[in-house]
Order: sequence, then C-alpha cells, then structure tokens
Amino acid sequence: MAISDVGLPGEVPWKKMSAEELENQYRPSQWVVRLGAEEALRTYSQIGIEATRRARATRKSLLHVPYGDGEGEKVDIYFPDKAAEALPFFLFFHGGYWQSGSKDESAFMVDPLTAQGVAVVIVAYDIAPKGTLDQMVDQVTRSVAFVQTRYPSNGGIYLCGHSAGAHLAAMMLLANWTKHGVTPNLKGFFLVSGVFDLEPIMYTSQNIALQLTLEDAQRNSPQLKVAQAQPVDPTCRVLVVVGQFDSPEFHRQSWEFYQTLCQGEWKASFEQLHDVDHFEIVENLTQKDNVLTQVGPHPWHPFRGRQHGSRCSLLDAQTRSSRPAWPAWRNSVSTKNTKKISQM
Ligand SMILES: Nc1ccccc1C(=O)C[C@H](N)C(=O)O
Repeated sequence: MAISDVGLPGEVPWKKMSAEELENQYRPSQWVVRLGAEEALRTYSQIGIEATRRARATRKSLLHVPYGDGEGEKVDIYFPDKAAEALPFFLFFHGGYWQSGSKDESAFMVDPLTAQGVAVVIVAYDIAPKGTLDQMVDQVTRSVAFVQTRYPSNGGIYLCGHSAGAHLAAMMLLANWTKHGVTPNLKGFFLVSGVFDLEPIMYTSQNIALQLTLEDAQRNSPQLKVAQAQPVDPTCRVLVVVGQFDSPEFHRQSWEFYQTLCQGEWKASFEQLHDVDHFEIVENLTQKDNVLTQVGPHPWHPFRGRQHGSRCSLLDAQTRSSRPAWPAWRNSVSTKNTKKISQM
C-alpha cells in the first residue's frame, strides 16, 4: 500500500512513495556502494570503537562526566596536549536513529581535532526505547549548557551531529537558553547527513522503537521551525553536509533544511561531499588529512575560507537553481542500488 493511499496529501515526494520505497530511502546502509549493508554498519561501528579506544589511550580526558542526574547523562571530554586560554569546544552527537549508538564508540574526530588545539566532547543521551525524542532533545540541550557552565571562558562551542545526531544538533538552533540559565557561546553547527523533518520516519520501521505521533514528529522537526528562530550570535555559522551516496530522501532533507535556514537569519552553507556514503562521511573524520578535520584561524575548518552566508543572501536565487543534480550519480553506482531504485 502506498503512503498516499492512506489519505495523506501528496505535496512532498515521500508521500507518494510506497511503504517499501520509503523504508529503503530511510535505511542509509542500503545505499552504501563500497560494501554490503551489514558490513557497512559493522565497519562503522568497528572504526568508532577503535577511534574511541585510541582517544582514551592517548589523549588527556575526563570520561563519563555527568551533565545531569540521569544514568545516561554523561559526556567524555578529550583535551589537546597544550593548555590554551580560550579553548574551543567541539561537541559530537552520534547517530543511529535515536535508538542505537553510544558515546563509547563515537570518538571519531578526537585525534585530528585535539592535535590541533580543540577540546572534543562526545555526548551520551538516552536512546529509545528508554528515552523519548523530547527527552533526548532536553538532554542534549543540558549537555551544551553544561559545557558552557563548566568552561565559561571557552573559545567557542561548535556542535556537530551525524544522522539522528544532526537532528539533535539542529534542535539546538531552536533552544530556549534562558530556561537553562546560561547562553552557550555557540559559534558553529555542523550537520552531517541529518534528518530535519521527522514526519516520514513515522511511516518506517524506525518508529517501532520511537513511537512518534504526528505531534511528536512536528514538535521535534527543526525544518518546520528554524526559519522563525533567531541566532543568539549573528556570526554563528551552520554547515549542512550530505554524502554523495546518501539516499535521495537524505539529500532532499539536507537541501530543504539549508534552504529554510537561508529564509531565516542564519549564515548557512551547504556541501555535498563527493564520493562518500552515510558512514564514510564520519569514518573519515578520524583522518588528519580529511577536508573536514583541518583547523585554521577559525577554530574549525569547515567554516573557514568559504563564502559563508553570501550564498544564502546575494546569490540565493542562483544557489537554489544550482542544487546538486542528484541523483545523477545513480547511473554510476553499483547495479545493486540501481536495481533497487528501478524496482521502486
Ligand atoms: N548504526 C547507525 C549509525 C549511524 C547512523 C545510522 C545508523 C543506522 O543503523 C541506520 C539504519 N539502521 C541503517 O541500516 O542504515
């Protein structure tokens, strides 16, 4: 049965998809070209575990630091060797559809970033079914407030999330900091292969654990709210990144979120990273020579040397019409994926 058969209006592409197609679009491992789906998930987890083992063995760290009273409300903080006065803090929220993953296997970028003078904080939150989406958003908000309170003279707080973690990071664009008694020194958001409109997730198997109602999905969809939200710091930048081999729905989610940021007052940029899939995009953050792990005059490179904001304002119309022509790459990927698409 097509989703559109259950009486939903068909104005967005996903509402016209069959349940099977929608399921496939929201299964990133199915779009991995270099490996089979299972192997891609296994490799991702192995690289995360190894990076975490290495980070804990080689970097100065504070592990399992509580940011709240809940059992799951802990962060791991990794420091650069050299002490600095205004240390930039980079917070990472892991992915896994709000129901898998942990901070203990997500210290991907610790090595390259601490080596360049950035403190890295890997945040744990209560995944489903223990935690609800609202609780996870609240936990992540408190983890950010915690870092600001503990390190008030920080040289900027940068939030990075992957997949479901990119959603949680994006929700911080909407946070009401006065409620938390502290305004974090937010300088940048780095949203990697995220989901920003949660409604389609309701119609996939991911919702078995999440149990999202339409109200839950809408309340927790930054896509619906971010145009109205105000940046606390007008210099704060938002980079929306998606992998070339992410699914068309993931491309659409990132692109539409970027466009919506531009309609508001956000300084946003959009990048499609060439030749990487949903998992490689994060695995590559373990590497010192990766484009995303270069720290420059600004604490973190992805925001350096690009025309941030300008693409959103002056060149906006041009950017809109020059959206990356996905899924042009379909033609060049393995027959495995091509077949799936044609079968849809
Ligand atoms: N383990 C992850 C870690 C990060 C991001 C996504 C996942 C997923 O497992 C997504 C989904 N279950 C998939 O099979 O693609």
